[in-house]
Amino acid sequence: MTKPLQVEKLTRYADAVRKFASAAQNRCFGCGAANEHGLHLEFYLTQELHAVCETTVGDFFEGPKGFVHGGIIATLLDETMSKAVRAHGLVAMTRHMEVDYQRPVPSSEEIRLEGRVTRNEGRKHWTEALILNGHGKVLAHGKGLFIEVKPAPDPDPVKDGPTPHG
Ligand SMILES: CCCCCCCC/C=C\CCCCCCCC(=O)SCCNC(=O)CCNC(=O)[C@H](O)C(C)(C)COP(=O)(O)OP(=O)(O)OC[C@H]1O[C@@H](n2cnc3c(N)ncnc32)[C@H](O)[C@@H]1OP(=O)(O)O
Repeated sequence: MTKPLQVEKLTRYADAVRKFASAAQNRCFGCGAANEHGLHLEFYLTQELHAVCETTVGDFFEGPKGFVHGGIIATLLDETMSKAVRAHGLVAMTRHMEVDYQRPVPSSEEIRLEGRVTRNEGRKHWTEALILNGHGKVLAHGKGLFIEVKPAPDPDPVKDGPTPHG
């Protein structure tokens, strides 16, 4: 994903995006409502099945003062790529990922996460994700390889009801 998606504020694109369903008992650190220590990321899907999230990371996840810790940045990218895979009805785990930390990611300011699947080969699904600031500048870029661990029980990730995880 060399360029950010052309989806502006999610609220202005209500017809173009669908909210990702998440079970109330989901304890995923990235997206689980039931994890009081988690990031509580809420994802939307574009018509092209790209995963998008607007969020603000609190200062309790800082590394450098005023900026998000690098491990949390990797988590944000991992979770975003995972959601892009899940958007295709696949249940997969991260096998490999790499991160380009291009600019510091501010804490306590809105950022935007975007992810998509770039290539598929059998159980292997290659992905990429971006973290952007409020002006659309790319701050971090991740690439990932996800491996399917079992068939997806539900091909529609936005349908109501429990999802396998995340
Ligand atoms: C089994 C228990 C499962 C329990 C849970 C199931 C429910 C899950 C529900 C929902 C998931 C969504 C949750 C999202 C959360 C956010 C995402 C995360 O943070 S996930 C956590 C971090 N990830 C891990 O902890 C993975 C640990 N790794 C593993 O468990 C295994 O390695 C696994 C299952 C991912 C793959 O193991 P293999 O034994 O099935 O497959 P191999 O042989 O290692 O690799 C598959 C293919 O990939 C190639 N490959 C491996 N590394 C590669 C690389 N760097 N580049 C290119 N190809 C590579 C290999 O050569 C192989 O290719 P060839 O099938 O032979 O064609």
